[in-house]
Amino acid sequence: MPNYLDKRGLKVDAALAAFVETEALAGTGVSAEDFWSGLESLVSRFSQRNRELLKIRDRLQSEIDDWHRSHGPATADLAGYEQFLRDIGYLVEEPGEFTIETEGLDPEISSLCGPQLVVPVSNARYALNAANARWGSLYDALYGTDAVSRDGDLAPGRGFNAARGAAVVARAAEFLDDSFPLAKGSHRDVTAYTVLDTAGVAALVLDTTAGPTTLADKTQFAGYREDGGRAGILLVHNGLHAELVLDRENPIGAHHPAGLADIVLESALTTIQDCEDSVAAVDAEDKIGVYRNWLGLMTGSLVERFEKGGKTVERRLNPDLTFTAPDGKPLVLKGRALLLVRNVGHLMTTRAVLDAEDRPIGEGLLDAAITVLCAKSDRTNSRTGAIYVVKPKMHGPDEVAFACEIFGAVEEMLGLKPNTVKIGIMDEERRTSANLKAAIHAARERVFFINTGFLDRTGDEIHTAMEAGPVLRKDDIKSERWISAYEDRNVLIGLACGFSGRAQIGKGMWARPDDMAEMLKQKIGHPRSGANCAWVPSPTAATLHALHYHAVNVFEAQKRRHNEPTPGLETLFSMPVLDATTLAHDQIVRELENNAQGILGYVVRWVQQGVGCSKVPDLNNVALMEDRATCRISSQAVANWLRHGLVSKEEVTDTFERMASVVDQQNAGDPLYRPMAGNFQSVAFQAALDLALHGADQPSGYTEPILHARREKVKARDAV
Ligand SMILES: CC(=O)SCCNC(=O)CCNC(=O)[C@H](O)C(C)(C)COP(=O)(O)OP(=O)(O)OC[C@H]1O[C@@H](n2cnc3c(N)ncnc32)[C@H](O)[C@@H]1OP(=O)(O)O
Ligand SMILES: O=CC(=O)O
Ligand SMILES: [Mg+2]
Repeated sequence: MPNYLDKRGLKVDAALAAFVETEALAGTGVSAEDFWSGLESLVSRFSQRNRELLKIRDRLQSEIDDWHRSHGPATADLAGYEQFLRDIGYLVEEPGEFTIETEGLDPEISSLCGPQLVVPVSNARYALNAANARWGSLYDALYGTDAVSRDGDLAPGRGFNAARGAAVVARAAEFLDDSFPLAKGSHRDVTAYTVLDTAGVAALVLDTTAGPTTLADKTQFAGYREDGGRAGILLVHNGLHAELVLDRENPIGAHHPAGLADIVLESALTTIQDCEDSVAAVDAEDKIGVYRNWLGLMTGSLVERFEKGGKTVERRLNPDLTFTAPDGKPLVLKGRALLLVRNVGHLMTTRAVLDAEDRPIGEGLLDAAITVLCAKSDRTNSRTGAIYVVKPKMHGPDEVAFACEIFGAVEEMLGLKPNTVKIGIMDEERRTSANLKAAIHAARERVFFINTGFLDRTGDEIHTAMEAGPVLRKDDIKSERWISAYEDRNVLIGLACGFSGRAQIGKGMWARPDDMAEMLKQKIGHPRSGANCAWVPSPTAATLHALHYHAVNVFEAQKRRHNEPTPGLETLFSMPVLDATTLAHDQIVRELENNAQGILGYVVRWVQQGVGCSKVPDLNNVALMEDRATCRISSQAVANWLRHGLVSKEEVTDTFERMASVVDQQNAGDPLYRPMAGNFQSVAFQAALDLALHGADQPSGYTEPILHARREKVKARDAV
């Protein structure tokens, strides 16, 4: 039983109260009395409305279910469906022309385009790595992944594979030729990079096997630095920097005619420190862990020590980088990504704080108050004093307006200027994408991004269409018309609301963290579509995805799309339902197995160990990033087939039991893992099965209620 302290009528977990009073409030100028009375007024002012908004979700879903039961899929009567959605208040009046008014945004949001990294903030080692992922070695990213190839002579060997190394250098030279072309010749043939000073102005001269040359565009030379035997040449293209590292002492540099030891790319311009779908935070203890790391990132004091490769590593935030600009003046570049924090949505409550009637308070309210409080101690992040909160899983404009009102109240309670808190709208629920313009309008003074979280959006698509018919297989859903309409609408509506040059239009996650060659092929589609940023799962992926923002000038792409017609609601509502007779029995079995194993592989680590994001191999042994949103898709997909009789309850249970052995084998090397096969009453197995068997009844198909309840059970009695 938690130990609660009375704070202005609220019961606050004692450890949380201590964290707030001794750590988070320190140096902010906000007193403990003001903080707790502020939190108490947030709770009194917003809780009832929060509950009403959730009831509206349920009512709308139940009316949509009824409509499908009598009409079938929306495609059978699109005009009737749309009118019905207007009648029940799912669709609202679209506002007229307007331009967003957000002020005081950092350049990483307004004028620079590049990768957006996401990281579970609960993991300090990863969270620091993600903050430092502003800069990444291109050589390491190419050599350490399948980007150049993993086959034949190029396969990574026990030691250094010289053929693979040469392929990496050649690929990197290709990038340099594309992004920083020479007046004559190729970076492949450079024998010396020299900075020449003429009357106080520095210029870059390159010797090549065909004679001396310069950059075709000399303004791409942005600066230089020297540190012992290591020199750095700074280049810039599309606003992104690249440092050529020259070091003849370095084993790679020693083999290069010009001593080129590496190319360090500006990579993750922004990083989302995630308190939501990639973490498992179910009680005050977990929430404190999340908040403490976020605070440490804001103050710059977060340090993590760990063993790696037989050595103790101490990781902390990187400092800024100082170069000398061509005119001799110092040029300071940020050493860290601009950090954004993702709060939880409006759904869950937390027992970390109880209201006057002993009810757990909205977790979103607590996140808003504490993550913004921590960001008040920002010493390293925003240069404009902005606080960037990403708000997920909002259904429609009223819920966006509600989030904005909460942020306004938090600003007041913490003595921050109005609109200091900027909101990133996750466009990941169907009611938000259908009413996107109105949703943006509701946040027009503080919106800093709209991002297509297509994973949650797919889960919501399936849940909304639960009664419409059986859905396509997971991979087939991705090539349907509704999803391209959704992605296009996000960009085009964002452009129409004046996002270009002001705020980010963002795209979703690359969820195959080890498939970098494929990412290089596919993810260039994001900047080409006019997106300022797109999500990557790791720093290495950020460095490789950065190549795409050199290859594509996003602002030009946005100009090209500006007058494109926006796909209408009829395409957005074209539902991924199938004719069940088109699937063979073995295809159904295979899909069920795949979903079962993904759910089990993710859930078991969540429930047993509190790991909110995992790399889980699928049945083809492709490692997939699994988080709560991907789990929502798999569980909704199974629930939908169960509802429409493609699979029976017995088949689902039997498949989960068989797949438990597969997942046990996959985790055999983990000493903390407790097997599920033969232990089907275990909390983890039951949680996974519940997500499938009771998926249709979960609010909006979310996985949080079941995961939280089961994890709390494990924590309470150390059960498995
Ligand atoms: C739908 C959505 O909401 S998507 C958003 C939520 N998803 C995410 O946030 C994904 C974040 N990514 C991750 O959590 C991880 O990359 C996983 C779970 C997918 C894979 O993790 P692992 O299996 O540990 O990865 P792997 O062994 O390949 O690499 C580990 C190394 O990469 C680093 N790393 C991996 N992912 C990240 C990351 N997102 N940020 C920072 N560093 C990372 C680790 O720090 C570690 O390096 P270190 O030893 O120097 O500390
Ligand atoms: O949050 C991202 C998503 O795809 O869902
Ligand atoms: Mg999401």
